[in-house]
Amino acid sequence: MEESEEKERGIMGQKQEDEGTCREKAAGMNTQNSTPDIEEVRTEPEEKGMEEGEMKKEMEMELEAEVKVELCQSGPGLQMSFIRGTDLFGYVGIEAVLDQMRRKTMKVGLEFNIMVVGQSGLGKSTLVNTLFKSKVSRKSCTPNCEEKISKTVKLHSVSHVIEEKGMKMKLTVIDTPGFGDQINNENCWEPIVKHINEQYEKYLREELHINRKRRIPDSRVHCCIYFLPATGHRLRPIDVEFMKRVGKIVSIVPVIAKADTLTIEERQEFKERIRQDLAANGIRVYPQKEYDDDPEERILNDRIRESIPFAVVGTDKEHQVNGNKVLGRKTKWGIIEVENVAHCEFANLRDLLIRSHLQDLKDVTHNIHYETYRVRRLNESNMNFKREM
Ligand SMILES: Nc1nc2c(ncn2[C@@H]2O[C@H](COP(=O)(O)OP(=O)(O)OP(=O)(O)O)[C@@H](O)[C@H]2O)c(=O)[nH]1
Repeated sequence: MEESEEKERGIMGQKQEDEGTCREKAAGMNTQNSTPDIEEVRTEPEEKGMEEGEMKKEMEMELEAEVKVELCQSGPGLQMSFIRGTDLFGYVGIEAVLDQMRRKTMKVGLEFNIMVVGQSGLGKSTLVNTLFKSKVSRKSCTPNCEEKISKTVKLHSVSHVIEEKGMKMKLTVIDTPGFGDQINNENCWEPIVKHINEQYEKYLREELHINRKRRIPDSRVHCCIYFLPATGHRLRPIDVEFMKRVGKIVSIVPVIAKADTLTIEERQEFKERIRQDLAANGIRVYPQKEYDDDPEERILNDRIRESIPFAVVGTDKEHQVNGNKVLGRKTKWGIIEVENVAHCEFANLRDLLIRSHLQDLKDVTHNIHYETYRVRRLNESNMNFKREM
């Protein structure tokens, strides 16, 4: 067997064992007393004295047909076995469930709620418009909105339905005008924390109803883009405080705003300093290491973690470059192409938020952040109930 193949099988075997353990845990089994029996059935070659090449081929075929049966027994009458796709006698059609899921998702559509936080003028509205290639920001929807700086942080949500190739997405952009704009910015994260928790509370109340809706409307914040000014220095106290507090309840993706104002060296050094500050302050940003599902995901996410925070440029203008229309910022010295990875890291951000990790952001929101909130709230209610008795 090739070494890489062996490794792959090793990982699969480990995954199967893990899955077995998870299943046991889910079924409330005692894992100490019911260690799964792993039975490997290999067929010995019948014919002796074969040509070496034939033997090798035969052995390869046998290894393909290797049947791994994992038996998990606990209590009377429960027996489970795991049979791999290569061991089936013919096509069953299990993988067609992917098409079913695709059709269903297309019919129902998906909801995605994204929050933008950062001082006024850092390019929040421009960036969300660039991300979704449409006018989805607060400013675009309320063109006559007050331009003067608000004295408090006010949250403002706008929703749109975006459709692409038959797939509908209800996108909600939550803007936070006023954040970080005062001389004294003490506790300016509080209205944001309150809003995030209120959405969890709304969802929890819907879940606890006796007659539940078939689909609970989801207003929970799936991702928060945090805009860092391109100063080239380090994280400021307000950045540390915000990300420390809010990173515990929502997935934060920090970005360096208006990165076209930094040279390549300045950008690299700034990114490095920010990564050091994030680590030194124990700030958890998305994607978090502890939520990587498997080694493959870890490799992919490590690459993302190494280049966070993305240095981005936003625009809502198109220009002609070599006969093609490109999104860019025209300067005296040339056009900064927003989607060109040689110019900035906007494409990396777009890929993370939309093309590769959108569903994961929703899963982390539901399975980690909302779950933590739910457990805490139900424990509190339980304790209050006991005290009243
Ligand atoms: N150089 C540069 N300018 C940008 C970039 N993105 C936006 N701008 C400009 O910065 C100004 C403010 O951009 P907005 O998107 O309105 O900023 P904002 O953060 O939404 O502002 P508020 O709504 O006041 O909080 C506009 O003139 C934009 O054209 C960028 O990446 N680079």
